[in-house]
Formats: sequence, structure tokens, C-alpha cells
Amino acid sequence: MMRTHAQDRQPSGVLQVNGLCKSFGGIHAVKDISFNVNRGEIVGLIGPNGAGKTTCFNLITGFYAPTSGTVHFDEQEVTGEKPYSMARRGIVRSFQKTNILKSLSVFENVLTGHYIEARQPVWKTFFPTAKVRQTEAAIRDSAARIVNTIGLSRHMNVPAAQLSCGELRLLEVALALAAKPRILMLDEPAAGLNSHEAREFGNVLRKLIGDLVESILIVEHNMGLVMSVSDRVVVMHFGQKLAEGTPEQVQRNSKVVEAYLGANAKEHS
Ligand SMILES: Nc1ncnc2c1ncn2[C@@H]1O[C@H](COP(=O)(O)OP(=O)(O)OP(=O)(O)O)[C@@H](O)[C@H]1O
Repeated sequence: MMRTHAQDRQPSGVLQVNGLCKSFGGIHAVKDISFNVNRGEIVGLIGPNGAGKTTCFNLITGFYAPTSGTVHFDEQEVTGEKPYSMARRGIVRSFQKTNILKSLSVFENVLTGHYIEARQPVWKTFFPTAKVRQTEAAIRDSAARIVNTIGLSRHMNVPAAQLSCGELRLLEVALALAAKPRILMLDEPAAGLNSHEAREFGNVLRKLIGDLVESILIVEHNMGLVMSVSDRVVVMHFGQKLAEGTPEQVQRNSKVVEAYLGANAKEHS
């Protein structure tokens, strides 16, 4: 399925975040954040260090319960549900490195992700009934499709230990895709990538929309990647929403420029 650009469509909200707040003791990490992620969109969530992006991400994926505010997915309230429940609904996040088994091949890693999702014990593979054989074939087809879409088919049988940094980042996304996300949640997926690898990574993300996932929410410091891949960008600063708009709009927004310049000035002082 080809990607239809989000702006060509009627917006239809997959994820709605409303008035979300999270405090840790006296620290207000997230203060009254509201935004939508619509079907067919990639939304970038950006902001200087400590702005509250990861906290916001953890609230949406169920790793933290909000102090107040709501999260709706497909018009159903999911506020405060546990991560496994969010994942079952289709809100799936990727994890850096931790889920990759270095001695297994790319294909085997993605297969493993499917077994976890299908809750089919691997031993059943050795005593297959017709139904198990059918599930097995569907799992292998799905894993192959994911590896192809993610652009790692050349490395299908290569152990993960031999992959480059850029390929490992793609494999992390592939593992998340094995859990059949509707909205894919990526927290700094391009960490450590050079500009060429980040561009390739962005191209892959765009291919996923409308094919393997409905939407993507990406938290990322690599501005080149966020601005080239996102349909809309939400900017956070000191826990609050500072701006929202197309990449062009937020890059021209003087409050956004000031927030980043201020943060950089602090880092370099
Ligand atoms: N578990 C926690 N306990 C106490 N304070 C926390 C906790 N998690 C985050 N914070 C604080 O909340 C604020 C927002 O942090 P958060 O990690 O969400 O920001 P961020 O925008 O993701 O930053 P970065 O880009 O550096 O990862 C920071 O002041 C941070 O110190």
C-alpha cells in the first residue's frame, strides 16, 4: 500500500492526549500537554534536554500513570493502562538494543519477536499440528515482510552482532513491528547515527506508514531527521507545549528558536 500524505486526508485521530500532567515530587515534568496523532501521520515530539518528552512518551505507553489528564486511543480512554495493555491495543514502543539477541540472525530476531506476540511456545514448532503449521507459516511470512520493508533483506541471515549501528537501529524498529503496532512509538531511534544513516532511517519510517503501521510518534534530537520525516511537530519546553505545526512552521517560530538557543547557550556555558 502506498503512503497517502496525511495532509491529503481528513484528519482522523488515532491518539489523543489531553491536558496530560506528571509530577515527580515537586518537579512538574509534564504540564497540561495536549496533542493528537492522526491516522497516516508521523508526529515529531521535540524539545531541549529535560523538556519532558520521555515522560510524555512514558505516559502514553503506560510506563507512568499521569497525575492528571487523559489519553484516548481510537476514541477509547486508555489513561493509566499498563504497557502490555497499551501494546495489545496497538500502542507499541521500540527498545534500544535490549531486545536484540546478538548471536541470532536478523530474521531469527524478528521471528522471536513474533513468537512473543503470538504467545506460541517455540516447542510447538517441533510437534506441529495443522493449525500450528499455519500459524508458523504466517509468522515466517510476516517476519520476512518486515525485514524486507525495513530494508534489511540483504542481511536476513547475518547475526545481529555483525550489523552496523544504522542497521541495528532498523532491527530495533523491526522488533517493535513484530508486535503489530497501529501506532509506533519511537524514543530517540536515531541515537548515534551519522547524517547518511539518519536519512536512510527516515526513508524507512516513511515507507512504514500505511503499510505496516497507521501512525508514528517520534521523540528525537536529530533535527534533520525529525524535520524531514514528520508531518507535524510538537515542541515541548519546561514540561509545556511551546508550539505545534508543520516542520516549516515550527522552524520559523521565534519562541522555538529562542528555547533551543537558550538551551544550547546553557549547555555551552
Ligand atoms: N523518574 C523521575 N523522577 C524524578 N524526576 C524525573 C523523573 N523522570 C524525569 N524527571 C524529570 O522530569 C523532567 C523531564 O524529564 P524528561 O526525561 O521527560 O525530559 P526529556 O525532554 O525527555 O529530556 P532528554 O531530551 O534529556 O531525554 C526533568 O527535569 C527530569 O529530571
